[in-house]
Amino acid sequence: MKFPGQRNSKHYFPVKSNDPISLGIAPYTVSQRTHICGIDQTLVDIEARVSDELLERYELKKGNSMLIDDAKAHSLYEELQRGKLISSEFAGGTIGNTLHNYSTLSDSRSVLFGVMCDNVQVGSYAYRYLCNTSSRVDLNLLQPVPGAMGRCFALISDCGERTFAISKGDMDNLQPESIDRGIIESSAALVISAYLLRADPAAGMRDSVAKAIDYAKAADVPVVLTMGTRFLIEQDPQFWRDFIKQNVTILAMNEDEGEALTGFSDPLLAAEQSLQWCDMVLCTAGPVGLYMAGFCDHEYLRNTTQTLLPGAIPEFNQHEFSRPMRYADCHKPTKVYAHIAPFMGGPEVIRNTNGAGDGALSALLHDLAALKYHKLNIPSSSKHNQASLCYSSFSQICKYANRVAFEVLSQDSPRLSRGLPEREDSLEEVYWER
Ligand SMILES: Nc1ncnc2c1ncn2[C@@H]1O[C@H](COP(=O)(O)OP(=O)(O)OP(=O)(O)O)[C@@H](O)[C@H]1O
Ligand SMILES: Nc1nc2c(ncn2[C@@H]2O[C@H](CO)[C@@H](O)[C@H]2O)c(=O)[nH]1
Repeated sequence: MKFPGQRNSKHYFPVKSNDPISLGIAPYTVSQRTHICGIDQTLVDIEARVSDELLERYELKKGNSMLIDDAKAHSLYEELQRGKLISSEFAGGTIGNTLHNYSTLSDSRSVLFGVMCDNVQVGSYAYRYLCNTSSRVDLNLLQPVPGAMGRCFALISDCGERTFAISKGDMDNLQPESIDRGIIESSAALVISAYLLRADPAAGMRDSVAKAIDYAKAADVPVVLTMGTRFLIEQDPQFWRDFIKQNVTILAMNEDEGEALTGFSDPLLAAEQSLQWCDMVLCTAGPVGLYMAGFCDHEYLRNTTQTLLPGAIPEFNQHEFSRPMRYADCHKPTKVYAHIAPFMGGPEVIRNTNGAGDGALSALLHDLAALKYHKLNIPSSSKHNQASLCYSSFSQICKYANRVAFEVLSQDSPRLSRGLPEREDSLEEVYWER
């Protein structure tokens, strides 16, 4: 596994605990690995630039992700093709993207649960999905289905806003038997999205998600939920609050989803409120950057050396150098917050922001998995005296997540085609010295 954040290997394995002489043992070799796993509706994104008039004609609400029937999907596809409006057809799906980006960044394995056409023709959507997914994403557990792949029309408006129209095919037909207990139990995290729960209860997806969550909870594996779209949350915020409280360790959302969930439009307050239901929150806020909130035991709090920031919670970043912990692992839980403005002010040109939030989440997952990797290989390290959720501090994870979101925006694709530049040995330097 590559080092997350401040990617400089000499800091990775604390030299003290890895020194064969001081430990009195033979040179140490890294042998244990870990992975993260996720469940998704396997979807191919059909990206096109469209007018507001087209969205209205197809009764699509701007910014939303809506299910459309086969007839509508057919005429929409025809119209986009006729107008030569399609710019790309590429593997998508919010968790598929997140796992792909995690594997690209960390150079490590992730496992995807979902469906795949049992008869894959060269050039078909299923074929594209497989070709456009990192070889580090393990697709061996995908459940074969006889029907079509899901398609996601990703319609980009002139203002950069994206609207999704989903033609679901067989994407929700994942059966609980396809969820492998051992893979979940041994993983560093289980990642799911709110989209999965809008599947028809008869289709199998909801039961599969419930089963995977049960396995994860029983094995103390963090469950990570990403919200998808505010329209989904607005329909029944109380359902989502209860769902998060019962099942979720880490919540990822943007400020609109945060408002739908909590009623607070300020992302810091939305994140703070969400801490009554989960252990840690990543809240992205477009051009405002991103916020993180979570807990740390009073004993392990570390003060920032950066400027204290004003906000709805004054000087909220005071302890941002602390490492995140689960609420239940703290004797004296203290809320910790961090914020970061967009990396380098954001790329010069942003064609659309599709997938930037998922990119930020994959960086957080990399940091989380790095802790498990480190613990498996150097359990005696002083790092593990503290029962933390992540390898790095809130502040450091913010930097890394923000850097990755920038990369998604500048590569103009929700799936990174390459990781971060190798020469960025130290994130610290790349941040401030350009
Ligand atoms: N206009 C912008 N200028 C600069 N940076 C931006 C801009 N929009 C997004 N970003 C960067 O991308 C991150 C995530 O953006 P955003 O909040 O738009 O995600 P999102 O709405 O969850 O996206 P998606 O759901 O498509 O993954 C931000 O925290 C910021 O770092
Ligand atoms: N799994 C899933 N992904 C979606 C849905 N709607 C949009 N997305 C994905 O969200 C990604 C951007 O975050 C795009 O690549 C889309 O494929 C949905 O209903 N389900």
